[in-house]
Amino acid sequence: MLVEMSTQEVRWLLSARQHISLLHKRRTTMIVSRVRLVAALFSILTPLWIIIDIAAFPREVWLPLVVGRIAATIAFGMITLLAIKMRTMNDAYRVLAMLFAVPTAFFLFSYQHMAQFQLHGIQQAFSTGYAFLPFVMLAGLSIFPLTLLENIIFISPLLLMQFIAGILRLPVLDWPTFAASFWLMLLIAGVSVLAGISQLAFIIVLVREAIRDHMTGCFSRQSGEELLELQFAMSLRNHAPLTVAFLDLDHFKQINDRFGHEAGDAVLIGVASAIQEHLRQGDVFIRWGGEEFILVMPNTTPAQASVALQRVREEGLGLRPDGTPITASIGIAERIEDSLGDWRTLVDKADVRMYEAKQGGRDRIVGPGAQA
Ligand SMILES: Nc1nc2c(ncn2[C@@H]2O[C@H](COP(=O)(O)OP(=O)(O)OP(=O)(O)O)[C@@H](O)[C@H]2O)c(=O)[nH]1
Repeated sequence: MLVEMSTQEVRWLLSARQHISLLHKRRTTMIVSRVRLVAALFSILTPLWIIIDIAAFPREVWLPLVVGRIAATIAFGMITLLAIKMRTMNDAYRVLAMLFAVPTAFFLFSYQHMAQFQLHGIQQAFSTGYAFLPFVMLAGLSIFPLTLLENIIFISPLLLMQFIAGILRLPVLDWPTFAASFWLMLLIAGVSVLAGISQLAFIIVLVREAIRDHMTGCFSRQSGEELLELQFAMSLRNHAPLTVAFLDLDHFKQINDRFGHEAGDAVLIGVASAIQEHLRQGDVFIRWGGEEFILVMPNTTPAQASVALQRVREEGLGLRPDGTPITASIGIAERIEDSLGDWRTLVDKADVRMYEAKQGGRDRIVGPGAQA
């Protein structure tokens, strides 16, 4: 899968800093739902372990353990409920950190507690088994689609905890045993990180499929709507203009009817590449549906957008199969000049003007001010 990824996508595997909003959304949903599942499962399993504690240990050993397990059960239950409302990536980090904090706290507490007793036979076996909790937690990390950096951030405290616990135990434990268990922990961490990253790679490929329109290579309607929302919010925050152009090809149906659907598809691909050639970096070109396209131009006034689109029209959108030029009717709207409060009304305004362009005779631009 790595071989099929672009350099940017490989960078997404390393750190979440440049992740696009659609990827954030997908990961948030996946992480939060898995946190809920694990927390719910542990809120059932943790109290069941109380039976084993009571059966295996004398009262002075099991009583504090049981109190700790009840506290952990309540914490897992709260995480399960809390995760229902989590929507953003920061929320996802928070619940994930909580999910790991609960067993970590329980481990530190039970480890200190058990160290006070000289246990033998089956009791010692259980006590040694409890020391494997950090290993289980590390393995559990593999079900979350995290980047390399996020994995390191989550794994480091666990490795550090194991390292310190090992150093403290050195007087009673020989160093080869300590080194071997630490080595095992590093191996589990490595496998977990690989598993988590390959899940992330899978999500990235799915997101890529959803982002692009297969035929034209433009942004798809779904990702386009998210980008519009983002650009609108940024334009609002920066008090910067945001222009949207709605393009509809003229008499496109005739191409399909006279020359077939494949010829129509070829025209759409040609138009998309002709327009994309002239775009500025930062402009977003979306296939809105059928033969309708939307061009989102941040930090651009309608006058500047008209000049750019006029240039595109002069260069040409390509030819119909009969050799006549392809033309488009274009409506332009701008957030500030048209006093529009959200991206949907901005698109609607551009759409209305595109219809005015159609009614005015097609092959023209209608903007907030003049016609071209
Ligand atoms: N080949 C092809 N045709 C498509 C695709 N999507 C939509 N269409 C066709 O695009 C045509 C759109 O036609 P209309 O909206 O009626 O308008 P028009 O013929 O372009 O005329 P005006 O917009 O009024 O200038 C329909 O015939 C659709 O079937 C596509 O992916 N490929």
